[in-house]
Amino acid sequence: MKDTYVDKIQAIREFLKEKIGEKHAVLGISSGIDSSLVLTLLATSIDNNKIKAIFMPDKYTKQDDYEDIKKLSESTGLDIITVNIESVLESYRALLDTSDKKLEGNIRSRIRANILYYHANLLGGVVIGTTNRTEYLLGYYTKYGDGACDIEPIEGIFKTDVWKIASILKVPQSIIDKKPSAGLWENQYDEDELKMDYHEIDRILSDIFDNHTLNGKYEKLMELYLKSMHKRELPKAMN
Ligand SMILES: Nc1ncnc2c1ncn2[C@@H]1O[C@H](COP(=O)(O)OP(=O)(O)OC[C@H]2O[C@@H]([n+]3cccc(C(=O)O)c3)[C@H](O)[C@@H]2O)[C@@H](O)[C@H]1O
Ligand SMILES: Nc1ncnc2c1ncn2[C@@H]1O[C@H](COP(=O)(O)OP(=O)(O)OP(=O)(O)O)[C@@H](O)[C@H]1O
Ligand SMILES: [Mg+2]
Repeated sequence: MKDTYVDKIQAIREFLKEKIGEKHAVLGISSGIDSSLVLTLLATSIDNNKIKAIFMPDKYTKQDDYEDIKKLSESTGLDIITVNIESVLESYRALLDTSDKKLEGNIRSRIRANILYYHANLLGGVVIGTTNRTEYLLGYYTKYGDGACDIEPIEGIFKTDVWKIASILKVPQSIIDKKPSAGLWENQYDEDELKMDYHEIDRILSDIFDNHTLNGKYEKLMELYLKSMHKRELPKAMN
């Protein structure tokens, strides 16, 4: 079992080396497990001087996240720069009605994408995404927000496997233990919004997409998959 994970780790490292080449890699680091794992994999795959890791807190960011960023910087040996986005959000609040927390959440995600692409432009680099297979299949990400990137190294890995691989690679334990959160509004947690536990979600998704069987509460997940089909396709174009 562990060998399978070791093989996956090796395959992702090879993928990162090949796809990034000599370019810079730019990525957003939240101190959540997905971005922490991707940064840990990058640190052992490419020239560390070519990694631009950016933490972009706002007023909802918890003190624990700031501390986990320090731990991650120590465990990877990489600098993580901080860009606070609250003032940018204030500008949006002055322009638009942001009273709907989900709409404001998507703006947060797209502000972060904007900052990452600024650095990719500046450095001649590529933006590294952190969407895992569970999020990809459910469309559980903001289109052109955290979904905006050039390379997706963990898109084939279910969330529950992200935890296992992070544990093998010794990502700081407080990051592994943290409850998954998109952090798009105060106390937003993935499993509350999805109304299901990630272990159950991954079991059902694996049954549908790997084993081609339908078990458990698959209807709701199938509905999310079908509703988000557009996020996995290029824009419809008339030629
Ligand atoms: N059929 C269709 N064909 C083509 N395009 C279609 C479409 N239906 C909607 N669209 C477009 O897509 C838009 C809706 O998509 P989008 O803007 O993404 O918005 P939406 O999917 O409604 O919201 C994003 C979801 O992802 C979650 N999220 C976001 C960020 C990070 C994380 C995380 O896990 O960290 C989770 C967030 O909590 C929320 O539940 C529509 O406004 C429309 O522009
Ligand atoms: N405060 C932040 N600073 C920098 N990047 C962020 C921040 N919040 C979100 N992001 C970016 O958006 C991505 C999507 O967020 P998501 O919550 O799915 O992943 P995560 O925080 O790494 O892990 P988890 O899902 O367990 O919270 C992050 O991986 C990161 O690249
Ligand atoms: Mg998060």
